Amino acid sequence: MKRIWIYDTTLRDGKQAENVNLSLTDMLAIAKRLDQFGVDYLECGWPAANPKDRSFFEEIKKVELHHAQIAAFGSTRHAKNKVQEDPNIEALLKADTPVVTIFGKSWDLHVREVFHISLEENLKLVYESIDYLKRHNKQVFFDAEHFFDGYRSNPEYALKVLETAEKAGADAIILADTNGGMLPSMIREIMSVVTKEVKTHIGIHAHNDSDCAVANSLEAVLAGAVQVQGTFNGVGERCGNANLVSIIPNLVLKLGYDCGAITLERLKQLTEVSHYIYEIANLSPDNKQPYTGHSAFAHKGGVHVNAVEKNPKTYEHIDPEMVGNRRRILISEQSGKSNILEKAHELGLEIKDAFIQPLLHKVKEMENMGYEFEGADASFELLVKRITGNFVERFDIISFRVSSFVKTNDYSYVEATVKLRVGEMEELTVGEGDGPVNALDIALKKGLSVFYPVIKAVKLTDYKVRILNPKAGTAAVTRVLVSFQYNGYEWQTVGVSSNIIEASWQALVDSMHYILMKVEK
Ligand SMILES: CC(=O)SCCNC(=O)CCNC(=O)[C@H](O)C(C)(C)COP(=O)(O)OP(=O)(O)OC[C@H]1O[C@@H](n2cnc3c(N)ncnc32)[C@H](O)[C@@H]1OP(=O)(O)O
Ligand SMILES: CC(=O)C(=O)O
Repeated sequence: MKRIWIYDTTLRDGKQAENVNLSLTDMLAIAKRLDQFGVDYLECGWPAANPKDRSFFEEIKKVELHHAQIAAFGSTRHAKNKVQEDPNIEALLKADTPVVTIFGKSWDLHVREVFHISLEENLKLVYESIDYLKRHNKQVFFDAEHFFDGYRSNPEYALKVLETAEKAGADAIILADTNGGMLPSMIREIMSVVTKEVKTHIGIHAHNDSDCAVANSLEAVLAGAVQVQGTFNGVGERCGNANLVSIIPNLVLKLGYDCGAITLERLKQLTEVSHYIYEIANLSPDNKQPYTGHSAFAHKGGVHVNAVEKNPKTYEHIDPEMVGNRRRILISEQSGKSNILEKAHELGLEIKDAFIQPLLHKVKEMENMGYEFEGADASFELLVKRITGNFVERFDIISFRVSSFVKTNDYSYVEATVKLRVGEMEELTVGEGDGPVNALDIALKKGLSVFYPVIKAVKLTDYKVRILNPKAGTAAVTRVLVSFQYNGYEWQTVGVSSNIIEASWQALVDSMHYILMKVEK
């Protein structure tokens, strides 16, 4: 099995993404997690660029890493500086890392129009910078910035830059598709030339501007590259970097490469690691993300669910557990009876044959009205209980009212009253909230807590509103999805109405029914 080295630049190129801002603590947390996962190299910042990156290199020395080697990133020397006096090169040495990665120009356009120096002079920057770092006992990786564009513009010169880096002693030469515009066929063609000319280890660093970064990285590997650079979840400058979360399982599971410490067993952590990084970076996970996304193994079409039940291979490219993900069955108007049965099975519910058709009919009818059960398992479970006659009413709502909007000089609030019945007892409560739904939530929980103290610990964690027919203006139908939490357990319910308060109320009440049913069980 051929070895491919995984080089992560989430903490350098990833931080160049528009919405990614990581604190020093975040950076350390990500570095530790990626090391545990088994990534070979962690490029962790540009020490000459800012004090946070410099501090990182100080702090990471105190951490006992299991596997990863830390790389400091920077550029070749500036044309106006001698290499031994260049502040960027000096900062790279001060970072005191085993690996230093420097990028240099390999596109004549950049040399002429950005550096305003001769092509020969640029070769000197490349040679002297690598040579100097090598003489300081660094493992040096040379990123040939814009290599593929450079090759298409002036192949002789682009190859000359690589030859110079090789002569200077670079330990690996990384070909960068910096503008991210290449297509796999272009990478294949250019790689076939480079591999004949360059004997040093070759790496690939692809950006995603033509949405081909993963494919381009794989092409490069198939053509002979042994190092793949990328980021977790594909974060990076502009449209991002090659997504290691896709590249790693493609290399290991599809192409049979050896990614060192990322064994088949470790690969089972992939979904968790991907989500961990989203969380630390304060980004919403991409549900559609291949391999690790919430929807990556979610089956919605009835035909799919029916077949997956017979053999998961029919609609799954791998077993989701290989990357720590799981199969999900969605309930919607696209469902057949297989969806209903599978979903019920997943939720641990038993449905007698006689109830399947009425349940399917009801789901389709409700979805037509605007309900959506895909994101509201708790509402689906309550529906099953109601249709199969297994629902126990733990409370009845007698009435509810959003009564007044109160504005004082200092603040404003909304009052709501809820009258409910538990057994023979009635309770009337008032809630004050920032808005009508907040006031209703408070009043409802206050009333229920009298009979069911657990309700005090139930917290609303998310509230989503979607207008279903915006052309109807203020009379439009609204779908509300709420998420609640109790002791770390989370569930979602849905409500639909042309009155946003009514839709929210349905979802709130169902959520309370749901948790009381679960707690009792
Ligand atoms: C392809 C990549 O993604 S490379 C990584 C890009 N990442 C970043 O730029 C993030 C961190 N960058 C920074 O903090 C700053 O840009 C710094 C500290 C590096 C430089 O800041 P400044 O000295 O103020 O320069 P500024 O950012 O305006 O311009 C970049 C300079 O680097 C030079 N430069 C660009 N690439 C290279 C290179 N490979 N080797 C040497 N110099 C280079 C440019 O020519 C320019 O210098 P000039 O104005 O004399 O022509
Ligand atoms: C080095 C780098 O980040 C690039 O060329 O895209």
